[in-house]
Amino acid sequence: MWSRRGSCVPSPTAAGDPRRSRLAGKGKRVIEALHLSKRYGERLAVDDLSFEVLPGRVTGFLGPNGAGKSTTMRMIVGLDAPSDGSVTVCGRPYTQHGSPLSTVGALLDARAVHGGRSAYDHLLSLAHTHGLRRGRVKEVLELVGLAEVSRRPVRGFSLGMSQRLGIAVALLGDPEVLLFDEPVNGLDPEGIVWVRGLMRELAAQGRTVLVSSHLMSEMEHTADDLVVIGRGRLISSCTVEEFIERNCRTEVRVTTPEPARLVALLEEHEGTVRSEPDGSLVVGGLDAVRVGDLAFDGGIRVHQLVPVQASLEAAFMELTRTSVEYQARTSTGAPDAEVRS
Ligand SMILES: Nc1ncnc2c1ncn2[C@@H]1O[C@H](COP(=O)(O)OP(=O)(O)OP(=O)(O)O)[C@@H](O)[C@H]1O
Repeated sequence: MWSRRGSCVPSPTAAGDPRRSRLAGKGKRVIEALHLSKRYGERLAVDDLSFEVLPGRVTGFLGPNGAGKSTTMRMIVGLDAPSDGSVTVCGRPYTQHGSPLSTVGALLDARAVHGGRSAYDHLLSLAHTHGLRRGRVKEVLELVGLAEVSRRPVRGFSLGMSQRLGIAVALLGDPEVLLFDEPVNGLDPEGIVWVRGLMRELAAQGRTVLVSSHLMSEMEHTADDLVVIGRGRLISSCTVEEFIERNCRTEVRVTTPEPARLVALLEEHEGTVRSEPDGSLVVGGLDAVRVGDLAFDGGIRVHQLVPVQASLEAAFMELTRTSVEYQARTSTGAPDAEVRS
């Protein structure tokens, strides 16, 4: 178990219940952005962004490519200065913390390591300059699964190995607050599962975990809270449950040997219906009981009637559709949001 030093965050037990922690969150927020903006010349990369990140939780920081996630994270750790507004960690700007590496650990750019150095030497030099004990280097190398290759030059590392080294750097100072910018980039499926588990474990220890991604599917099973941005602006800030409640429509999948009659009947009663390639109908605007009752009253046989929830990914894409900066075109010429894997 890692040590818990002088802390600005409540104990893991106090942070346990999601609703309580959100309600009790006032005054306990660890990262707080207030009207944060960043301008690069003509380009407003972050635009009047306000949000908070709570302890003992994984907060997914989501947005399409170019939404301003990395810029925001750089401002949190003082690598970029806000053009306007402010962002604090435990009530102070990051740069005003005495031992920043022990307060906030960040994986921002996994490739930002001198290629000729070994992972061990890289971590050891960071440990020296930040007054951390030597034994911690071995601990984090083992934790991220790089112990066996730790003496090899980093230039031979794959992207996935570099990501693991970046995570080791973030964990080195045993910080209470962790920022991970797209941590699963380049990781194989086993690595992705490992990162998800690590995030959950760090949050369960009471730490504050902010992790960015442009894919909702990445966050669906990892995050407790979501901060969604598009074109630098806040789109949504809520728990995952609230996001589902607000944005994921429930539809009804129905199969019938008389689809034309059922479509006409449902549309008559304000339902929206689309036909799926497998012959089933997906009905919006009416719940399963109403669809069943209407079919029964109309004398239409129904073979299957299942409520289905639109996926989180679909809701996220719908919500950020107008904020997607880079659009690819499908072969039919229809614009299609670019999804980078
Ligand atoms: N140093 C810079 N100079 C000029 N423009 C920049 C700079 N850094 C970022 N930008 C611009 O700011 C916008 C936000 O970029 P940022 O990298 O923060 O987005 P992101 O959400 O992290 O995107 P991605 O998911 O693609 O990494 C983009 O339009 C980007 O081109």
